[in-house]
Amino acid sequence: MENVSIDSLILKLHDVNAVKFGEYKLKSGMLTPIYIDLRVLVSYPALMNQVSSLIYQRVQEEGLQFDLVCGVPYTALPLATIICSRHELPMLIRRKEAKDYGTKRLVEGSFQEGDICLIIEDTVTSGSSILETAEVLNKGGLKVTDAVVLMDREQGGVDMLASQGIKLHPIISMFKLLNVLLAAERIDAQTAQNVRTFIQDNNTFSPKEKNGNGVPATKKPCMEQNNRLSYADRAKLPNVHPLASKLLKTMEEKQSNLCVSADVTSSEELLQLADSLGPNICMLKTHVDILKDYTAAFSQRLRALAEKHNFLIFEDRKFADIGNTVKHQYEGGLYQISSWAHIVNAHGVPGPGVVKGLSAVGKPLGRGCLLIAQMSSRGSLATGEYTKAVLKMAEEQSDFVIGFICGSKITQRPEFIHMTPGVQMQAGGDGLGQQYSTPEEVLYNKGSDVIIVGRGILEAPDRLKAVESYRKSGWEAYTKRLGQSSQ
Ligand SMILES: O=c1ccn([C@@H]2O[C@H](COP(=O)(O)O)[C@@H](O)[C@H]2O)c(=O)[nH]1
Repeated sequence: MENVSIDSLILKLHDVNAVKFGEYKLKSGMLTPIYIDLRVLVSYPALMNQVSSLIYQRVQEEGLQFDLVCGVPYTALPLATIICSRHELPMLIRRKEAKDYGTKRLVEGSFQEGDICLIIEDTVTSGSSILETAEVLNKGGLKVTDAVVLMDREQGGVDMLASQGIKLHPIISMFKLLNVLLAAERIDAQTAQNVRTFIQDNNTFSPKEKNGNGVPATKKPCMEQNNRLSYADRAKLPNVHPLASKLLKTMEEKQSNLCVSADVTSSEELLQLADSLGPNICMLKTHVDILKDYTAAFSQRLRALAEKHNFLIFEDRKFADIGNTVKHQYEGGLYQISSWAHIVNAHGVPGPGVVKGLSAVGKPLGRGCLLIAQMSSRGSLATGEYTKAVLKMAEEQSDFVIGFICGSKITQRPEFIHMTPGVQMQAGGDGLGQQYSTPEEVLYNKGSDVIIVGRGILEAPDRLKAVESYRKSGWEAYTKRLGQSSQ
């Protein structure tokens, strides 16, 4: 199979006019400044072969299990045919209209009731075409769990299909496409920005306003998208990491989206904090290297308290080295972090190897990792393209990365958890660069999921009162976002 780079494919797609800029109408009637027209591919056999190879490569990388393949008519039909013919996979054809003679079948081909059918699609906007095909296949007795698409316009298709139990595996995202075309000077910065703004403002998925097909009827501003999916519903999504699912369930059960940052320097004080604040929190964050008296017994006692009060332990170690080094730092040394912390975090600076190294240790133990996509400190360099690259890194290793440290929601994918530090009841700063936002700002306006509070609680005259007040405030902001009252 030829080795196809996504960047070079994007440029070839642009060469053959499969990517057009201007004003075009989508299937939904929406006007768009970018149009992806992969129907032209049939006229370029080499390109057809490259796209088919990429799709099959993705199927293999994801280890997808299926009995048959079906391409969404019409553009993906020849792609599915090439893949199935090359790899001798059984294929089905979905008819758009039943014949009025003969078998009158809507699905052509041989299959057994309960067979799993993988769907292949060329471009996704809302995901409605994949869903329509899945519904026809379902009616015929087939199951659909996964779909692979060449081009995701990132307008809510992933979330909509996830809400219907179908995991979508996109190969090229709209943001990737724009970045490659911009870097190659095929488009200017203004055009790229216009398209980004359009995509951000025109997410088509709103779980509460689905029509009969489970397809959203109206456009919603970006911030209101799957923010209206409850923690409990997200915990049940098919593609959510087990640890993220446990956290989301705990948050719902304890009505708490509060993580306390236990930045104290004595083990005994930290354990007392964990015991007294434990009932009110979903997570306790530690900086184990600031403890002056760390012992292995401390971490065992902390684990016992986490069990007792049902919270997760997040060691804010911020790994930032090559894979091999972080493996040792995570597993060994004085702290043996992987043996007691459910969650750790890492910077994206070293590239994907940092996650690979951590994952080699943490994944077999069922641990999870947060990537630092943004920081709360003034002048942070983790912004813009860097944040996007971190998101991509997370998407590529979502079997270990469960979410982000960030100031606001950076992806509409509901399986990822957004956690925000720099939270106090009053906006402001600490004189050393830390910047504070309120729970309402972070959870309601910025769409994050978990507030991380340190000194707002630790320096309060009554820590117990303060923790309850942050818990309540965080929960109210979340329920407001869901459109419910917390009463
Ligand atoms: O961007 C970041 C990343 C991590 N932190 C950590 O969170 C707490 C915040 O403590 P406060 O007392 O609430 O300011 C602290 O442990 C930081 O290391 C962050 O603040 N910003």
